[in-house]
Amino acid sequence: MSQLSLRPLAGYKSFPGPVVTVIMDGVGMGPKDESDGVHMAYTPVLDTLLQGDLVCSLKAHGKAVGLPSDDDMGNSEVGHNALGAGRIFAQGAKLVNEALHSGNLFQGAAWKEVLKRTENGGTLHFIGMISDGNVHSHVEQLNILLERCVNDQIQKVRVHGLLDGRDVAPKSALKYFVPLEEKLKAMSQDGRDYCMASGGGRMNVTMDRYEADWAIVEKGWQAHVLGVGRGFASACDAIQTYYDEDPEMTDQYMDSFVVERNGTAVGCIEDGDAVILFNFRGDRAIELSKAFDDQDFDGFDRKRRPEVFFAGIMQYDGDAMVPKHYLVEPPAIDRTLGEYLCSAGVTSYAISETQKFGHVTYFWNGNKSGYLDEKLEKYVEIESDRITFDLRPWMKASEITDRVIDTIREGKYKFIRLNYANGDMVGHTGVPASVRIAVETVDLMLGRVLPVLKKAKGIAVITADHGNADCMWTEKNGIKTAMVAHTKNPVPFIVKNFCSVNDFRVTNQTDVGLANVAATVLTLLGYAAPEGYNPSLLQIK
Ligand SMILES: O=C(O)[C@H](O)COP(=O)(O)O
Ligand SMILES: [Mn+2]
Ligand SMILES: [Mn+2]
Repeated sequence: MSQLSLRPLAGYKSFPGPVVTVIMDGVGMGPKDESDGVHMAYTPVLDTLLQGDLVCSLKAHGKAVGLPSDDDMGNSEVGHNALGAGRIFAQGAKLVNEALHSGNLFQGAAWKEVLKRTENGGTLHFIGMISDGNVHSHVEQLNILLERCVNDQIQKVRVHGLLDGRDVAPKSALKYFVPLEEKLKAMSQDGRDYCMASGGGRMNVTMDRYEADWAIVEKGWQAHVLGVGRGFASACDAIQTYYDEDPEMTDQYMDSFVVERNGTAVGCIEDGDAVILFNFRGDRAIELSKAFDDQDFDGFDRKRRPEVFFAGIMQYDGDAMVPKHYLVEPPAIDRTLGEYLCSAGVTSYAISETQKFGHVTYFWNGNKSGYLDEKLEKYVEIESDRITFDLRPWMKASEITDRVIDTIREGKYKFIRLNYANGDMVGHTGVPASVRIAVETVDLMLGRVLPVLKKAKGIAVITADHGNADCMWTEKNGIKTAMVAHTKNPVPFIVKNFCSVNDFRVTNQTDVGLANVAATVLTLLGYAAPEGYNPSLLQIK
């Protein structure tokens, strides 16, 4: 780590308690109607906090968090990156677009190795999510890659496609899979053989994160690599059959499938092949990358590990070098808040449950795993339930709160950050009764943390990384459709100062977003914003 230094803030006086930053994942500021799960929930604590004087709203989507356009909703990766880095970095979605459109992606060593493999008779496999959600992937990027395969005369291509239904409408898979299968068919001429090979719903197949449940990746490995899973004539046939068999089935939870011809899987991954994982976001791409890359591996029994050239469209973890090969340089997120605090000797404590643990550590620290300075930091993960969270909307919020309360009382850590997953994880299920309980749970938790923080004479910072619970459904012609994705709504930003030694006021800037939070935390801790950081939202009166 480079030596960074922070400049003390003039007129600031030290105070006894910690600064506690609470990220209410997926709790945005919605339209305040019946579709708004945050509005519909009973939230006396939050309501009172919002009446305070150190309150504003923050942009948490689009360009304010480094996404290509303001049509892009926010997400946890870009949200926590912005919170932890204090600046806006061009993110994966944008970087991959640029590399594809400029053609730079095809000039690098990884694409050249792909060409070498395919010239020697290997098949090129694409694995990734087929939607335009633009959170983990974008189908348009796959289309450009496929067109290049035709131009580069690659003979055999297989696509292993994961259904989304979480960043897009719950049952929208055919909207993406039908044209994709048609495209692959149209490309299959002049000796080319391109088709779908396997797939499944992202929450059941392949896209686990933070090692919450390796069995999900194992299911994907079986379908994509080994060709093991229920067989169908095409991906669309599989999807339609699963819909017909269970009208309640939504895309994200669909079982795996394998495309077969004459009873044989069309796209097992074999020695000599090349594999590109075209999801650009890291959290749900790391486990599959390790399954391909790692010699020593204990996630599950791979049965067979083919000798392939495996590349991510990006590198998902620069420090751990996962994966070893990649097509686009990830955003170079440097000089994060965590690094500055460590250089200044400030102690930090980060906690969440498994589903969001990497958000407050890996994403927060600019997509770096592990401690920045083990002597000054403590990271705590509470194991998440393995269940769809509409069935247990309180999740592990109480357990997180218990630990935070103990930590505040212990007085060892000056900066505490935590993420309550409820608003987001339950928001993604689209079950209104559960979403309300999720938001009410978060409110109850705030009601437990704040009195303890008051006694410790600390300061609370309460915000969110993007919206989700603030829109539970959309309505068209009187028909309601569950809205399971994130929203583009702003998020609340609240500072509750329980210690009177410093008096702060809101700076009243326009156009503020998540990237202004890091400098604000530094103000509360008594430091000026480092060069290039988006300005603090507060100043000392
Ligand atoms: O990965 C997911 O669960 C969704 O695509 C996005 O949710 P997150 O950005 O809140 O993690
Ligand atoms: Mn989130
Ligand atoms: Mn989410």
